[in-house]
Amino acid sequence: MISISKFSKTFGRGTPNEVAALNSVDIDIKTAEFVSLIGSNGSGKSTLLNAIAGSFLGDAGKIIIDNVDVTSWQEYKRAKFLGRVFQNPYLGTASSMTIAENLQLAYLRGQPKQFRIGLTQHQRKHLQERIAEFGMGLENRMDTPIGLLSGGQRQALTLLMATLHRPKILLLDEHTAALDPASAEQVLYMTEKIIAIYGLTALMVTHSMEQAVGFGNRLIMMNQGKVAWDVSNDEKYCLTADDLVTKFRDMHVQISL
Ligand SMILES: Nc1ncnc2c1ncn2[C@@H]1O[C@H](COP(=O)(O)OP(=O)(O)OP(=O)(O)O)[C@@H](O)[C@H]1O
Repeated sequence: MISISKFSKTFGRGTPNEVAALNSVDIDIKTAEFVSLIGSNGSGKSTLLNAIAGSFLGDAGKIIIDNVDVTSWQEYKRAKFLGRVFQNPYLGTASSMTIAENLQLAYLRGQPKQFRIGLTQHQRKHLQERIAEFGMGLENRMDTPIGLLSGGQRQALTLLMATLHRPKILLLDEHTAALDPASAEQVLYMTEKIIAIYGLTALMVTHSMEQAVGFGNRLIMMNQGKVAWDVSNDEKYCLTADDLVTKFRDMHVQISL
């Protein structure tokens, strides 16, 4: 599904701020794999997601999505493959618009202009049912402006909007980091459910070792712009959060030697 080969990106080349954010990265991700992406600050996790989304073009290497070479594609052209949720719950939804209006925007996105008139009663009911699955009571607040919702409620909506059209790839960049534990748990539960039901290929950046071991069927640890560790399936399911902390420590020792 996603094939990244020898992909490199250096920011600020030739300046005192030069950073090799991605350094000849090779990753192959199969359809419906759910990858937890971990690594210390500045190790290149967000840059990897941005590279897949086409937020910038690389200096070298290739990115192939669903057998299509998208290496030179701009972000808007890749958007049809992708759903994204960021850490900040205030991104991704329009504050002054109601829940129904935000959902309508997401629902009608990509439809031919002549069909972008509004939601039918049937569509509205379908969206209400989808939103009810989050267990936050939002289905009864369809006409409430999003600006009045909590961060957790907004993030639930952002996740729903990002996946309404079943993107091939879901990119989650610390999407529960700003939420309280109960909201984070609910949004994560729904994330896992949506990924499984739709068979999405997903990458989730997290700094929570519990989340990293508890979610996904593959775990990738980045270090200094490279893949430092890559474990899947049974090997991943046997991991504990303590194992990851030990791995982080070992790596840190290796770096400082
Ligand atoms: N647009 C940019 N311009 C300049 N430098 C950048 C840019 N984006 C990322 N970097 C640099 O690239 C490196 C990797 O950043 P990135 O955000 O990918 O790290 P990260 O692993 O996601 O870190 P964190 O866990 O702190 O979010 C960092 O040194 C960062 O400062």
